[in-house]
Amino acid sequence: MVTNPYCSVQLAEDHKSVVLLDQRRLPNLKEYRNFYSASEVAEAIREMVVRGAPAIGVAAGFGIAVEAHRLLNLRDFEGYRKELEMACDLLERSRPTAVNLSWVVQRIRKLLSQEYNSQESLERAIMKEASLISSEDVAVNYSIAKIGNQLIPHRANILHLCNTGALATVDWGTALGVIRMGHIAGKEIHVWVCETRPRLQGAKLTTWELQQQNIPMTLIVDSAAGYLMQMKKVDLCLVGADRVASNGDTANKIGTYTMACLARLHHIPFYIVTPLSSIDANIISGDEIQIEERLSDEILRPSGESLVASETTSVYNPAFDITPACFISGFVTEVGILQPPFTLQVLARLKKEYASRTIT
Ligand SMILES: CSC[C@@H](O)[C@H](O)C(=O)COP(=O)(O)O
Repeated sequence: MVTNPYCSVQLAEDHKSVVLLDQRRLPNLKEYRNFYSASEVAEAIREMVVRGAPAIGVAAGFGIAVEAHRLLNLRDFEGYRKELEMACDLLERSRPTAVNLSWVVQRIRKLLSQEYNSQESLERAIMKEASLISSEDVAVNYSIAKIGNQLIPHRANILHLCNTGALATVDWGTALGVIRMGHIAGKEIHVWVCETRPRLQGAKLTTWELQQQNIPMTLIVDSAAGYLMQMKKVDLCLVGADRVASNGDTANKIGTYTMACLARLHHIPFYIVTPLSSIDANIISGDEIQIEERLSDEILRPSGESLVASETTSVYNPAFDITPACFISGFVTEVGILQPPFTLQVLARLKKEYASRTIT
C-alpha cells in the first residue's frame, strides 16, 4: 500500500497505460500523464518524466505489461512473443547506469521464454509479475527505512544528494525513506539538501518531498557541502545508489564521490542506502559500470530556455560517478547494514533471507 498522497509510477486500472507523475513539472505542477506503449514509456524514462533507479525499473515492468495488453489482438503467438522481446530491448536501453532497469527486464524476459497456451495467459503472467515488482519495492523500502533509522542519532544534521524519496521509488524511498522514518520516530532531524546540478533533483524534488512531510531542511548549492562539514554542521551523509558492484564500488548521482571524499576527510559517516536489487553481483568493480552522459543543454540551459554560456561552449555532462567502496561506511539494505563483498552467492543468500522473513 502506498502511504504518500502522490505516486511516481502505477498501472492504470484498465491496464492500458502506465500513469507517471511528471517529475519534470515538479514542484510547480503535480501532473499525472498516461503512457500507452513500451516505446512511450521508454521515451518517458529517457526524458526523465520518471527517474530514480527503482522507479525506472517499475515503470519498465509496467511498460512491458501495457505493451502485452496492447498487442493482445495479434493473431500469431510467436509474433506476439517477438514484439514483447523487442519491447524489453527498447526499455532496457532507455537509461544505462541504474541496474534495476535491466534486472526488471530480465525478470519479465524469463516469462517470455516459458510455455503458455495463449497470448492472454502470457499477458496475465506479465501483468502479475510487473505488479509484484511494484509491491515488492514498497515493502523493501519500508524495511530499509526501519533498518536505517537505527543509524540516526536523536538529533542529526543529515547531508543528502539528488532525490531518493518516494518519487524515485514507488513509496518511502531509500535514503529519504530512512530520514522520513527517523522523523516519524520523533527524532530532531534537519536535512541539508544539495540542489544536485545539473537537473536539480534535490532543489526541485527533495525539497518538495520533505515539505510534504514537514521535515526541517535547508537547500544548499552542491559546492557548499565541504564548508558545512568543515563547520561541523553535518553529522551523517545518506545517499542512494544506481548500481553497486560486488566489491562495493557504487554508481550514484554525480557529486556523490566528492561528498564521500569530504566525509572521509572530516570523519563523518557516509552510508549508501540501497535495495539489494541495485546491487549487481555480476560486475567485480565500478570500472565496469557504464556512466550515462547526458546532453549539453542540461548545463547550458538549466531552465530550458536561456543560455548560461555560449551555445558553442564545449560541455561534458556525466550524470553519475563511482564512489570506491573504501569511502563507504556501510550499505543500508532491507536485510541489514552490510559490508561488501556482494558476490553472487552472498547476494542470493541475502535475497533468500529477506524472502523467508517476509513469508513468516
Ligand atoms: C532511489 S535511490 C537512487 C538514486 O540515488 C537515484 O537513482 C538517483 O541518483 C537518480 O538519478 P536520476 O538521474 O535522477 O535518475
